[in-house]
Amino acid sequence: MDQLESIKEFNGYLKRFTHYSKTCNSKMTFSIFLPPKAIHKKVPAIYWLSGLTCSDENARVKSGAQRFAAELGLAIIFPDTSPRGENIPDAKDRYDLGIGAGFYLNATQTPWSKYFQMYNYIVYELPSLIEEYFPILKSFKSITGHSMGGHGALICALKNPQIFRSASAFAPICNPINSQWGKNCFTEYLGNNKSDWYDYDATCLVNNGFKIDNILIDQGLSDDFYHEKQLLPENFIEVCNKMNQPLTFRFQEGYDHSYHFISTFIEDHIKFHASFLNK
Ligand SMILES: N[C@@H](CCC(=O)N[C@@H](CSC=O)C(=O)NCC(=O)O)C(=O)O
Repeated sequence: MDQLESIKEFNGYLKRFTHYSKTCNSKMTFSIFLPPKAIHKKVPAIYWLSGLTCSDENARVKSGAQRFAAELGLAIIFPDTSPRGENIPDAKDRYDLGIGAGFYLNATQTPWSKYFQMYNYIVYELPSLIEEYFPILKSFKSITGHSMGGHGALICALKNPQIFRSASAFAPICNPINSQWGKNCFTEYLGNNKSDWYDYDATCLVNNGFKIDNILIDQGLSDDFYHEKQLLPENFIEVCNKMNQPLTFRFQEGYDHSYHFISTFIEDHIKFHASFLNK
């Protein structure tokens, strides 16, 4: 692992690394915030999954999460949203496919499948690396994210309730198999067999009996992607009600899809996860 940066903030450290990922067959970059408490003892961790076009840098610069993580003694891991580099397949004319748009799934179709194994990377390879090299408690992790990353947080947690104590999301893509973003990308990454798509769709997973104890979601009501039906939160709410999946869902009047919305409510999300991680 190579360290690229170490920056002091809120009495803790924000660090950035690259490492070779066996899962994604390429170099990957991530950032990690270590709170001041981590100088003396191991701490729980929150994984933050970012949205389309993002890298590990967007949330660490714009979300404001580190101040609250420092206060509550939590680490935050900011992975990249896909492999990237000259040899990585991409769709240069599209922002919603390829580099920056890994959708947190394991691709099965060429040319993507050799590199785009983001589900296995986020759930298995990255946590195991983090827990080997940093003062992080093994069985105390939660997951959150934004938009495509909100979709990632929900599916990773629903499929692994024994790994993640809680999940939260900002404006997640709740039902990708019925949104244009999801349909385009799932066809490319997973092929035409729709039954292979259900495994990476939070609404389908809940409908099929997958469950976690604790979910918090915020959705702005002035979010263009919500109005364009890319996010489809109503489908998720309906299926959670039907299947008795506990869910705190908050529509927020006037907020858009941006990090202005995220930074307004990030304190609630960090405190939500702390209530399960600091038990
Ligand atoms: N047309 C835009 C689309 C990109 C965009 O809005 N990305 C969002 C996430 S959307 C769902 O995953 C984002 O987080 N952008 C980065 C940021 O820092 O705001 C475009 O390409 O500009």
